[in-house]
Amino acid sequence: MFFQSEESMFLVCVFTIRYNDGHDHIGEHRDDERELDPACPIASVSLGAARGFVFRHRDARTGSGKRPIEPVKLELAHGSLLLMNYPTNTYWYHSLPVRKKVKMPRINLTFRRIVKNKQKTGIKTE
Ligand SMILES: O=C(O)CCC(=O)C(=O)O
Ligand SMILES: [Fe+2]
Repeated sequence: MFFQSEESMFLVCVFTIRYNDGHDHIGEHRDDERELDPACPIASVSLGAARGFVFRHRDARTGSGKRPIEPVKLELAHGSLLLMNYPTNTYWYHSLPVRKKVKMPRINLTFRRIVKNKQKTGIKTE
C-alpha cells in the first residue's frame, strides 16, 4: 500500500506469516527494518488459532545491567488487533512461543509504516 501526503511519501507494508500449528513460532526480536517509522504504531491482526505472545524488556534479558522486569504475556485471539505504540518496540522484545497443543493454523498480518525518505522524527530508536 502506498500513500502520499504533502510532507512525505510513505508505504504501509504488510507482512504475512502463516503458522501451520503450535510448533511454528517466532523467536524474541524487535521489528527493526531500517526504514520503519518509529513514531507510527505497528498493527498486528491475528486470524485462526489463538496463541500466546510475550513481551520482554530489553533490560531483563542479559548483561551486567540486567533488571528484574517481569515479561508481559498476552493471548492473541482470532480477530484480535494488537497495536504496538511507540516506544514499545524500542524497549521491549516480542516473541510467539511454541504451543504444542495447538493443532490449527494461525495467520498474522502486520502493518508497518515505512518512510521512503527517512525523516528526522527526533525520536530515539536505539
Ligand atoms: O505472529 C505474530 O503475532 C508476530 C509476528 C512478528 O512479530 C513479526 O512479523 O515481526
Ligand atoms: Fe515482530
